[in-house]
Amino acid sequence: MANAIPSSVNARVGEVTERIAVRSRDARGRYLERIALAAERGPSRAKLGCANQAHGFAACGPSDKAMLREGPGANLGIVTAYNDMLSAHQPYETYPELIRTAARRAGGTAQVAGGVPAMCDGVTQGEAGMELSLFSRDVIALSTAVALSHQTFDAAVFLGICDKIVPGLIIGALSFGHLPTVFIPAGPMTSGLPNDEKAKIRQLFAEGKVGREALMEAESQSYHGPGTCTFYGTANTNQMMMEIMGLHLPGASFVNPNTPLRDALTTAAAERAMAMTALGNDYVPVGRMLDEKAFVNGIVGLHATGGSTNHTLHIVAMAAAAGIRLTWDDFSDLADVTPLLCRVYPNGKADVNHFHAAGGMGYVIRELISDGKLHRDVETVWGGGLDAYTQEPMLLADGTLGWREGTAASGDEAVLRGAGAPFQSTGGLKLLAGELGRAVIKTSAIAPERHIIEAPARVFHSQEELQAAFKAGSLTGDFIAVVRFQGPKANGMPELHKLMPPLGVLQDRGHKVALVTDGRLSGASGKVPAAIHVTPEAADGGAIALIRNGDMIRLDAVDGTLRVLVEPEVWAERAPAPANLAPSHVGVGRELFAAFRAAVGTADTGASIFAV
Ligand SMILES: O=C(O)[C@H](O)[C@@H](O)[C@H](O)[C@H](O)COP(=O)(O)O
Ligand code: SF4
Repeated sequence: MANAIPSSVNARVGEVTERIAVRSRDARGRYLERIALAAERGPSRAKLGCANQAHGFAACGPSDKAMLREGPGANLGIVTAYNDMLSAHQPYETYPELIRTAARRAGGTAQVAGGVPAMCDGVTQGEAGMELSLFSRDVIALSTAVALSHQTFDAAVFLGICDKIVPGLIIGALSFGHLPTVFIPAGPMTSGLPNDEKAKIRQLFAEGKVGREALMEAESQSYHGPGTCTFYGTANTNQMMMEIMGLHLPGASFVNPNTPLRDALTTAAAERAMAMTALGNDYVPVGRMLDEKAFVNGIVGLHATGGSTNHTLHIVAMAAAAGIRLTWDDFSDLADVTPLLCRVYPNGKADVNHFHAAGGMGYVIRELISDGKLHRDVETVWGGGLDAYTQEPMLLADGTLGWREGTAASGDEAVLRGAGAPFQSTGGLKLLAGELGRAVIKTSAIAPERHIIEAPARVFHSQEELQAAFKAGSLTGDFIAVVRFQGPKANGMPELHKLMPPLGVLQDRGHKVALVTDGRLSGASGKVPAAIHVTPEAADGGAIALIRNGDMIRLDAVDGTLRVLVEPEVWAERAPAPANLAPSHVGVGRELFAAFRAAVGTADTGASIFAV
């Protein structure tokens, strides 16, 4: 950790930060030595042989070729997750040329170092492909390393937004932590059918009250154009994190795509990357920049905005790549002192465009700094500490990019509140513990009267089994659905977001329902109390495999417990239920991921295939 913690920082935030630094000292020390050594070698391009270098610029135009062959200018590596499948990534198709132009104007060059795969969790939700989703994060990290392994770059810019893509890019980038790194967002699609309206139509469809035509119309009005989906799920939580951790330009996250301001921000991001290389005087390697304070700022931002539960996995895995050891206790202890400042779907009716218009990231950062909950003395791509991130970008009269101080007052108290009068005094996520081990629950999306649920277990070994029981009308009364063998080793830890409509229907009919699973949920999941990421998972000897239909379970998000109310001597005699996982290990490419299922770690260590 670069420097001492000022007294203006909240005591708990300071204490958690310090204990992370102590816990991580050896691993972080080894990591910093590694990137310092990599930096010493200077711009790697100069160290490559002639043939190696010639291959790298063979296809360039004459001016880029001359620059790369002789010029002193920096070469920017672009790692892109462009594809047409993700509405959020489709705008990236045109970004490389914008970035090349900016790099040339800055006296250097830019090349697409490589592409990384990007899965749209919306397309695979509820389908077999979702069982590759979490693993795709680590595939993206591996692909990032392949791209940057050409070692002809002095800095890197990353084009990635959605769920597993930003975490995977960060993990890969940190293997090249000696390089300055800037993340370039593309922004949210404009607002369509409100997310809560969409969710209502889904429940009506689940009940057979509307047909597929009405459902398709609602979905198409909701997801209607280029840009990130407008709910506050994992993708938009990624944008929040990139900004609060200083990897975006200030205020860049939620400007809509295909606008002059968005293009100006993309150009400015490339210019910043060119200015931060070791060839100049403002060298900021990403591996040094992402220190304990930066990750604590990311976790505080997660809690303050009611961000995605997936980040209890991703932030742990990202930090490990920088030699920083995070635990779920760090998340839990920071949640206790972080006010919830945002109500954005699924935590409310607003979407991210409303959030941005009400004051957005600049307001959130201003409020959390003034409340002592963020570290200001951090490095950022903008240069200097976090104070600059209370600003927002704008186009000046001459069309150039400028920045102004963001609003000091929320533009909509129903969406965004100050730290002095938050929606709740603690963060949006809570850790649970009990006989099943540990789990995560997003409290910010659940009505207070549903924070404690005690009901008999109904056990399922797949989301399809639960959906079939719902269709057959056999899900009656109060129950806690235990959907197990959905952990990383079992089947890649899919999101079980398709269970929300049927469980939501039963909840709206007045039943007390909840979900307990070793799988995940979407960041867009809300409303139904869900204890997820149960660790250890069923396929790894976890006690969740001992539960039987009818066992009384108590999920208590107030005192942070997940209890199985079975006599201890009966519980001790239980044998784990068997499960046939073979159908999940073949088809849609899953047969290629056996090594991932064998190597993947536990949810509370980031569910990563990389050694922690
Ligand atoms: O973690 C997340 O935020 C989700 O994976 C998100 O990326 C996914 O796209 C939604 O699940 C789609 O939402 P619907 O399935 O409700 O359209
Ligand atoms: S937010 Fe989800 S559904 Fe939307 S583009 Fe990204 S991955 Fe796909």
